Amino acid sequence: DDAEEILSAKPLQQPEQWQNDLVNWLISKPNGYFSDKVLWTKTEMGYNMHAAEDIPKDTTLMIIPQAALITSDGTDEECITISKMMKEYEKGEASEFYPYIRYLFGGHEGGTSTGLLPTTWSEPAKDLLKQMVGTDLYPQKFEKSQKRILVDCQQFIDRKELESMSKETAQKWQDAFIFWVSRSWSDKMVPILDMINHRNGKWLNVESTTAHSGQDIRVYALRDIKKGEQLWNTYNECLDEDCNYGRIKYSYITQHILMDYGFVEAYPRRFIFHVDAKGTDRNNKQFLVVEIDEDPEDPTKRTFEWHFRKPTDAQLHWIYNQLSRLKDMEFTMEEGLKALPDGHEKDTILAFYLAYREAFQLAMVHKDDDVSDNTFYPELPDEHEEEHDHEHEEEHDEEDDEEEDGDEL
Ligand SMILES: C[S@@+](CC[C@H](N)C(=O)[O-])C[C@H]1O[C@@H](n2cnc3c(N)ncnc32)[C@H](O)[C@@H]1O
Repeated sequence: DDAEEILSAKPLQQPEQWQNDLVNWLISKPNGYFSDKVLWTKTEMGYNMHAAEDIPKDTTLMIIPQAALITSDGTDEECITISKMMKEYEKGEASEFYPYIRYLFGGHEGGTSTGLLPTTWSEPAKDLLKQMVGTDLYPQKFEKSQKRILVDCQQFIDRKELESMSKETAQKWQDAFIFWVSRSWSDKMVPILDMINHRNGKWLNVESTTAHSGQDIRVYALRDIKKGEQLWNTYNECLDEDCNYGRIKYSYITQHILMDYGFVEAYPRRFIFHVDAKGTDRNNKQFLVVEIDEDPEDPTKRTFEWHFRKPTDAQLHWIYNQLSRLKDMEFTMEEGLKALPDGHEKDTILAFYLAYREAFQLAMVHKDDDVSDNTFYPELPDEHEEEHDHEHEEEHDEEDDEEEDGDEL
């Protein structure tokens, strides 16, 4: 039904020239492949892809050869990936990555650039988000966590270049950093696979082999996909080493996706309530993790689950207080939103406010429910048991000392 709705609402878009160029570039590389069962589309989420016909489970949708990736040359140093993007940008049409670089830096509407992530929002928008989260909700101190790319990566930039850099070039570095945050697979930029948007739950329909094996990346149908269905990847239910073999699912959630990708995910959503059993300590890691989804029987209704543990009385008290605080600030939110121009910042803050309110509201309604049976927290493969468990978050939120720790859930 979803598929039919999408089809009738929006005719599948014929590729634009730059999309054709990008696909032609991909398939010109040894092993490069792009299925003719996939069509590009543009939605309010920027560019994306749809199934042009029914696609059976396991069908290969794309193969992205290693030669098409922009990497850190095995160093795991994002500054190298970012400076390589800049070098390719500066080469213009002579770049071997030109069709990809042209898309990234092209300022396409809906693409990912400065202005998308909360750290790069306007001051009034950041202020409103700060007011909304108050002292207790994540993200905290987010306005300070914007990486100063030219400072942090200075050892990777030619000194002369740095000294005489124009404002425009400095901005391109900042943009390249945002591309890395919102599109990379760890240290690697993966063209075309990075055009697929995120949604978990029953929507998720695309999977791929890892970018880190040195092999070409095979992108395939995770399940049967109906004609017209949007292709959905997952940004936090990935199963490879970057995602700690599936474990980041409960520690890198809706609030982090907002910070790193600039959108409030649709259902299912998971929230972490940063409050310990005594209701006071935000550094103790015994937090609450909740999941909200559409009710399969009636999509206008919601399901709610407690993962790992149920709230103590003190935690419930905290939830009640947060809900009251958010309700009480409705007028402030309305006024704050009115003062922002229509567009991404305004829509996103409102969506986040409503999402948090709903999460607290449902937590109160379901306060006596048992802990979920559906929590899926995979064992680490033997050889990785000793590894630290929250590399992924550290990578994205280095300066956020409020970050929760996956292995202490
Ligand atoms: C890896 S890119 C995906 C391709 C992107 N839509 C484009 O036009 O280039 C990630 C960005 O896509 C958008 N996006 C992905 N999934 C989304 C979703 N479920 N809802 C809204 N925006 C989404 C966000 O802007 C995010 O930062």
